[in-house]
Amino acid sequence: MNAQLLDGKATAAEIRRDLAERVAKLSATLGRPPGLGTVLVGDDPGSRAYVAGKHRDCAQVGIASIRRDLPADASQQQVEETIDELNADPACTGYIVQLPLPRHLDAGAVLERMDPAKDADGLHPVNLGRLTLGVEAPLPCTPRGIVELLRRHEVPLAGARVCVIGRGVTVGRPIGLLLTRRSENSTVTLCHTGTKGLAWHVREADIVIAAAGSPGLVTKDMLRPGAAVLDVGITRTDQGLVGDIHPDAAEVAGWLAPMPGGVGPMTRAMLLANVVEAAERTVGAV
Ligand SMILES: Nc1nc(=O)c2c([nH]1)NC[C@@H]1CN(c3ccc(C(=O)N[C@@H](CCC(=O)O)C(=O)O)cc3)C=[N+]21
Repeated sequence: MNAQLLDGKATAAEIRRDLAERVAKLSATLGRPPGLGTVLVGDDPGSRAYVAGKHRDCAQVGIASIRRDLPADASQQQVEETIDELNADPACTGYIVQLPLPRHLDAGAVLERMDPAKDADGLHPVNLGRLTLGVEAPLPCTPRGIVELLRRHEVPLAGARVCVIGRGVTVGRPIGLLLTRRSENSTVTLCHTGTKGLAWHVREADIVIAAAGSPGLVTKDMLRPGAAVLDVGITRTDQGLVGDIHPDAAEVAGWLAPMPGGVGPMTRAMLLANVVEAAERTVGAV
């Protein structure tokens, strides 16, 4: 079997082109472009690179960038003041707090202080609650990107058995909430480090979403032939970035979202989509 590529890079580029048109209209209506803010605390090279990438994406679609970089030893109060500023700034349509925050900070308190209407990540407790209740809210970017990637490649979702590996707040926990909506109608199993018989769960699945951060965790012998396999793991090693899916998996998978070039670019595109939608809500266009 030669897996069909779930090409996140190309799909994200397509989405950015559509968004650029909506941004142009919004900019005319609003008298200024929508703005994405980022709050980065500290100088982790990975986090810096992600934030830089988000601002490049913004420039490409015509969204204004608002950057707030704070030192690694910033106090809780300093970070919360930055949040208050962005909440009050009319040029900032939506923003994100780059995670993880340094350990001395209370990330939960920072997220709760955000204006839920400006939560571009969909990770504010109010918005995660709305997602659980099925009320409209900005959706978490990576889960939204995964659903969009599967839909645009016509991977069957209705009745599909999905195995998610990893219970993180940004991917593993919320993805099940999206895929089990009536509009998707999948059946989701959430596996984690306490799961007994992981290989059995993976083998049952039509769709495998690996978001554990465990390099090469999913090997070809674990997979149902023809399954859609999405690599959401990123581990930085001396040999570069390594995903959760072993490269051999491409031999048995029916579809493959590789890392890099799969879900990562979709995550970034969905962040832009959340900002555009937040701006459209402010002018009553949605
Ligand atoms: N508040 C917050 N929101 C996030 O969305 C968030 C976060 N914090 N903290 C860190 C994770 C990680 N994340 C990625 C997004 C895109 C790529 C991406 O585009 N990856 C490229 C490769 C990038 C590279 O070379 O490093 C790809 O897969 O092709 C990766 C990782 C968002 N995160």
